[in-house]
Amino acid sequence: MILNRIHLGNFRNYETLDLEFHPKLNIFIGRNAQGKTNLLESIYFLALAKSHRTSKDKELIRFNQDEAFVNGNITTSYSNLPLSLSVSGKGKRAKVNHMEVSKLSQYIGHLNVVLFAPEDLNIVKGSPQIRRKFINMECGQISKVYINMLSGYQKVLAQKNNYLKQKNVDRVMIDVLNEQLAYYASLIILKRQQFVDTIEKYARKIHADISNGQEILAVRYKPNIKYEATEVGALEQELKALFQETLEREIERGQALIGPHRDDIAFYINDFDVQTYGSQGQQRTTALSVKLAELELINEEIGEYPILLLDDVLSELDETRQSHLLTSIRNRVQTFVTTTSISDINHAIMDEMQALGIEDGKVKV
Ligand SMILES: Nc1ncnc2c1ncn2[C@@H]1O[C@H](COP(=O)(O)OP(=O)(O)OP(=O)(O)O)[C@@H](O)[C@H]1O
Repeated sequence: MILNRIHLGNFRNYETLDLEFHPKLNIFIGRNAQGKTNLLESIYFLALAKSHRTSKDKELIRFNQDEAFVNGNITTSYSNLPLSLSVSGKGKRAKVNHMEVSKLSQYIGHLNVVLFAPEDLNIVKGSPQIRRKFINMECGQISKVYINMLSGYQKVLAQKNNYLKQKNVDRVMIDVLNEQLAYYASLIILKRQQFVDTIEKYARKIHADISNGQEILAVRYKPNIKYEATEVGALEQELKALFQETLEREIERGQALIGPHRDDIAFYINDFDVQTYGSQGQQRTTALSVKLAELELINEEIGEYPILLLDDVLSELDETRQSHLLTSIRNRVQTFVTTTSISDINHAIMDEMQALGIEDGKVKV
């Protein structure tokens, strides 16, 4: 999938911008606060009709203006498609192939993106909650069943926690809820396990490429419940028994103590735990490899690579890692990278890319 061009109007600090992109690698270079991330954000917005930085669309509109728009043209292996999205005080309007769509769900999905932003380091460094959010987002993108199971699980879990907080706990009710939880949890756990195995397969290869074969990455699912079953029915029965065993402790504590709401993932390089022992560069390479594995998952799913947005990743990688990163992806995936300095860029790839200088919301080719 290629984003051929973009046209912005009153988007963040861009009054107007009309740009053609290189099919392989586009690098946005500029000092701090010039509009590099804003430009990546406009591409992300064009793809997903939301920003990765704010939930308030109003912030995307240039100061003192009423409306912002982003238009783009994409080429996939089977089509050439104009997309257009605008945001104003009245909300968002989206067009696919010049035709307005009534629901954003009809718009999203035409342009697929994977974004790596500095915050993504938290997939490795942050709390288990951040990793659960990551795994839920990723599994949800691949499987609608997963989204339904997760939302069912969360609803029943909230009910169970309410019952557990009451003075006289209704054990019959808790039993009924535990049965439902065991059903949802068994599917969630097996999907997560499958997802982590697939991510590991791809991330391991990517990590080895970026680290020039020096580091072997392992990604491990750390379910909160120890289980043996490998298929849904058997796991459901195992979980029911475990929920029963834990009931007295849960009543004592007034909350649900076991289940996928307490799962985690762990990352290892050459067998040491990256979160505890990894250097900044190793943690960043790990987070990056895991995110880049998403490119392969999406390609598996839709038969086409998404485009890749890399916000400020080069500065924390040494030259070898930078060059392995850029050379390994650019032949498969159209990539957009922000950086503050041209010296960050490997000279071997200079002739197969477009470097764009960004200054105060304007672009110099
Ligand atoms: N709605 C808006 N209207 C006008 N200008 C805006 C708006 N939102 C942000 N800006 C301006 O955009 C600039 C920040 O741009 P951006 O976040 O893209 O920086 P950057 O070039 O990626 O910098 P860094 O290297 O520091 O990450 C700031 O000067 C900010 O004032």
